[in-house]
Amino acid sequence: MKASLRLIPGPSSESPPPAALKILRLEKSFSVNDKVLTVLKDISFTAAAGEMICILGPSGCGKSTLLKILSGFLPPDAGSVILNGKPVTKPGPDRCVVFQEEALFPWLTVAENIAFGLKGGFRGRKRAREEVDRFLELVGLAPFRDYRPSAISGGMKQRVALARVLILKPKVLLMDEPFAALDAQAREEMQRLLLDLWKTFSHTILFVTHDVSEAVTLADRILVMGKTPGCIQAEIRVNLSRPRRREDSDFHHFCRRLYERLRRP
Ligand SMILES: Nc1ncnc2c1ncn2[C@@H]1O[C@H](COP(=O)(O)OP(=O)(O)OP(=O)(O)O)[C@@H](O)[C@H]1O
Repeated sequence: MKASLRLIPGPSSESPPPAALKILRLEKSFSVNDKVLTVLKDISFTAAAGEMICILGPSGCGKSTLLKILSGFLPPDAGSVILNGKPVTKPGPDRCVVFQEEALFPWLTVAENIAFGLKGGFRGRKRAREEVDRFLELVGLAPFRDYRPSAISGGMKQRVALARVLILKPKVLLMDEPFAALDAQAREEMQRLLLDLWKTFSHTILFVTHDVSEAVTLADRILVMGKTPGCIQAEIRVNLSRPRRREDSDFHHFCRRLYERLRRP
């Protein structure tokens, strides 16, 4: 059976309004074998509420480190992260991370994986079941609710990972190359699904990718990072209407601009 995308119902009344992020002069170094490695230097940018930002850069430029700081799992050495006017100092339910490795619990079913974060804090089992059903429907996995992760494809696992964080109603989604391990077709399907969900929920999204065409497909704005130490070298607004088509010349124009920017030292 193949997972199919469904018409996406509107947000529930509980969906929080999206949040604006302000990142000010972040710095981060690590000590490795008595040497100090400066990974991020003077990173500043803003994300408007509901904006989709892609962060593009070479391997090792500090993209994942940046997302860890934004999620509150890693403290910066200097600088600050401000979410809707308040400093971020620790992880919180207003920011959720989706990783490349979907890290589902193998002993739980698809539905139980999606429900996992709700346990304890949710008002009653019936309500939780309804919410899980709704999110299963949203990501096109309703027929697979009782399957275990070992019995579904990589793309379907990433749908579960997405539903599992969306059900927590975050304001900001931090996505660390979430589709990088998927084949081209599954990847495009996931990009379409993400855009549909974003249209519905209007999260503020920071999406890390190596892939130039993925960035042009998704982003309102692309931040191009340079390496050693990681810094923002360019900011490109993608003013193409959606849905974007890879075969359009405007799409190619943006890809070319990005390749040129990435090739520059
Ligand atoms: N906890 C750590 N201790 C020491 N060095 C670290 C630590 N975390 C990351 N680094 C180093 O920081 C640099 C940036 O790593 P990071 O994973 O943020 O880069 P990236 O741009 O996400 O790379 P990739 O695209 O390959 O995933 C690398 O040189 C990495 O080895």
